[in-house]
Amino acid sequence: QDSGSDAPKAKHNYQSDVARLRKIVINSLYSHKDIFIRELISNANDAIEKLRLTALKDKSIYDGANPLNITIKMVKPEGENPGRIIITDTGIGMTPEELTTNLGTLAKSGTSDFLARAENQDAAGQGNLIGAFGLGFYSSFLVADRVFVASMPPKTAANPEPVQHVFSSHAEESAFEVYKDPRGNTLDRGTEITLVLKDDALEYIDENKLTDLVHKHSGMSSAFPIYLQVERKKEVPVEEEAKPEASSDAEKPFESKAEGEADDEAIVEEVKTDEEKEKDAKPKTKEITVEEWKHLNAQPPIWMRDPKEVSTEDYETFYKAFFKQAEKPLAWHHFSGDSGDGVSFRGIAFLPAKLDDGYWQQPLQSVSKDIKLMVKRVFITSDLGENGLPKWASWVKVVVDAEDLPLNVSRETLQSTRFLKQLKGIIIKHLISMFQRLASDDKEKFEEVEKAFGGVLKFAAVEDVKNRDKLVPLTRFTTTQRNNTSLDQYLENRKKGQKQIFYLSELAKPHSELAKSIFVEKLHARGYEVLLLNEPIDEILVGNVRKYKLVPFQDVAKAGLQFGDEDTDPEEEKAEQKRMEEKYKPLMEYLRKEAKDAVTNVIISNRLVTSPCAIVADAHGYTANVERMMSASNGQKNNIMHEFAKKQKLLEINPRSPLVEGLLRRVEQLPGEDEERDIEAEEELKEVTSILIDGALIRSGFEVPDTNTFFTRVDRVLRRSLGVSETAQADATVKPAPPVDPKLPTEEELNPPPPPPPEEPEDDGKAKIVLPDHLKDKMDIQMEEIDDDGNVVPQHDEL
Ligand SMILES: Nc1ncnc2c1ncn2[C@@H]1O[C@H](COP(=O)(O)OP(=O)(O)OP(=O)(O)O)[C@@H](O)[C@H]1O
Repeated sequence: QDSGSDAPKAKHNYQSDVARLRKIVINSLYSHKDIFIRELISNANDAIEKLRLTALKDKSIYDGANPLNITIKMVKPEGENPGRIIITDTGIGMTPEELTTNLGTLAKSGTSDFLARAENQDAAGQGNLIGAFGLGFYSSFLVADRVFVASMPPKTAANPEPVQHVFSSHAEESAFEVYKDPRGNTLDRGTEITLVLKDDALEYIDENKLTDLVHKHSGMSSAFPIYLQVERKKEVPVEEEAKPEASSDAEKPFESKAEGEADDEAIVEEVKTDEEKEKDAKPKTKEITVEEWKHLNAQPPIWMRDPKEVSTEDYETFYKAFFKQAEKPLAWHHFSGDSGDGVSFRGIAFLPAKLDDGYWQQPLQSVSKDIKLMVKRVFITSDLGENGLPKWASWVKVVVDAEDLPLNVSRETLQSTRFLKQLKGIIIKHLISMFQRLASDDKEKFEEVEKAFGGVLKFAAVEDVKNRDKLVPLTRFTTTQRNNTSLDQYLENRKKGQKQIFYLSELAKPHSELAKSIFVEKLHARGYEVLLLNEPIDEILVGNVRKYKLVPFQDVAKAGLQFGDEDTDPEEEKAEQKRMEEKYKPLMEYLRKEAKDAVTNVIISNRLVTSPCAIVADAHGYTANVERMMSASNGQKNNIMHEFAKKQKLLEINPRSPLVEGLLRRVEQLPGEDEERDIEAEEELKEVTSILIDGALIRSGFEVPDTNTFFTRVDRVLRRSLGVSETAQADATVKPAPPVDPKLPTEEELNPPPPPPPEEPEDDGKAKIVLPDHLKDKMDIQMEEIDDDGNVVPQHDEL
């Protein structure tokens, strides 16, 4: 197929992206040479799959008569002839136009992304990228100087007399050629890729090496048989010498053929001894070399095997090759079952290492790309159409093989089978089983899973109402006492009488800060556990689920907090509570008047320990968190309900706070109606009160209505405490700007030239120490003078 003939050749330049990709392959990916076999087998597998799927619609393309397989031949270098590896498939093949476009241009979406990323990475980084993107056909150039692709498309009505063509390309050249194969139509149908190996790739001409590579990367992922041509020594009776050796393996696609004339046959010398004379009766034998086809993927694919016999490494390598992933999967679940109406299936669900970047930005109806439905090992479709997985599970990578569907089921007819409708439920069921198993048997792994998919599990619990009972127990939370807490663990830690699951929620606030919130101070001090929520999905989850095992969630920033042990308070405590209410009555009345714009009521708090006061939302009001979210959405402005909800707040005061006690004393000192008023003292008290209320708003996460007024008041209180005049103004005189100048500034005015460098003292040829400018006036270093003989010249003080 080389240029020996006069056949006209079409010369084409590679598309620029291909040229860039080939450059990376040839120059940088040296240490990833092995992948060429995986990539070429994957292409061969795809080509056969394509033939099979096309033949479902057009029987004339393939009638099932000749075998569908992939074969690999090794040719050792000999004299002028270089070493070669030849990979042939009996797939869909390519016309000359397809050879040009498929192999000379990059149609793959994502390739430019690959190139952009690969060009900015070192070889190791590029190596990782290969897993994610695949290099496809171009990986040939990792091992080959020259590549020939001979291809023969099937006979079709449009192309009744196909002609075999060759695509040929040299690693060093930026162009490729496509021409009629000078050898004629040697392929019945399909593609034959001849890799003319580089000298440093001759190691691949090795049965064991190729066998291992195919086993490792492709053996389990191709449904079609992969054969390697190997040489075997055989003893044959001398009279059979002339006959070719027939294959004993029924599955072999080719006849094995005897090789070698008399001179390369090793004849077994028969040494006749007396004892062996008897054996003379036996026919004479000799050793000959025969070529055999070794079936490299005779083992069933990984999903069909007994999970006990599949190693972790097998699962990981299979996952990377089959789903084209760079990273190992985080976990997997190997399952089997029966659909209930006669379709039995086996499959594996894999949890990827992480969610795709942008998962949360994708629309809710994003489709899962990696559900591979096979029938009896043969790939049928990845498109489950309207029966696709819900968004929460769209990232899972699954292979499912249905035993009892007809092989000729096409993607279209499949849509109407019941099995496809059931498949979604089957996958979700096994996915949830995997999470449950990890959560109960492998806590460490589940923590990893939680890190990567914790948000997804919460999202699932909201979205998948049918499975909610199974999904909610899989969610994990940070609490005031620990991390990674399940709701079951929370309930186990519930205190006697506690009838609520306490939570505090503030978007994007770190857990450590939430834990210091005034809303949890008493709960925490008393030993109650509080869930700390800071992701939007957390709040959506508790808002939708509302209860866990009948116990309702309680936002601790809202009114209605009950510890649940109030009944057991000793009598004297209840009496004390009553006394406090009595004692603080005047302050509460005063505050109700003063704080009427901010809150609807003032009450004595049962949630505070050290803080003087807090603002809590009542049952119909917004917590600070919700208020912030609602205010951020424009639609809510001027909405009456929104304004109403914003006002539904209570001021809680802590009677044990010295500040509140102090305030009470001052309120009690206010003159009665018929007594003489001290206006200044009243104003001062109002000011302190208003700072206290605004402070409570801020501590509780709300915004103060008027920051300017708030700080002016704070300033005044500061002045008083520092003994500075409250009315004295700062000197506000400033230098006025120069007169208006409408002329546009010149470039020189805008970018004045840099100042000339400071004049260097004239060079006297002597070595000196140069100090940076900022050190010049701080230190002075003198250098000893050295004479021509290298001796230090003694320095003399000037007389
Ligand atoms: N053995 C083959 N038989 C038929 N067509 C082939 C064969 N090998 C490659 N092709 C064609 O060449 C195209 C480019 O191949 P290449 O390996 O570069 O990319 P790909 O297979 O599309 O992507 P990837 O390898 O990442 O799956 C393929 O899409 C296919 O159309």
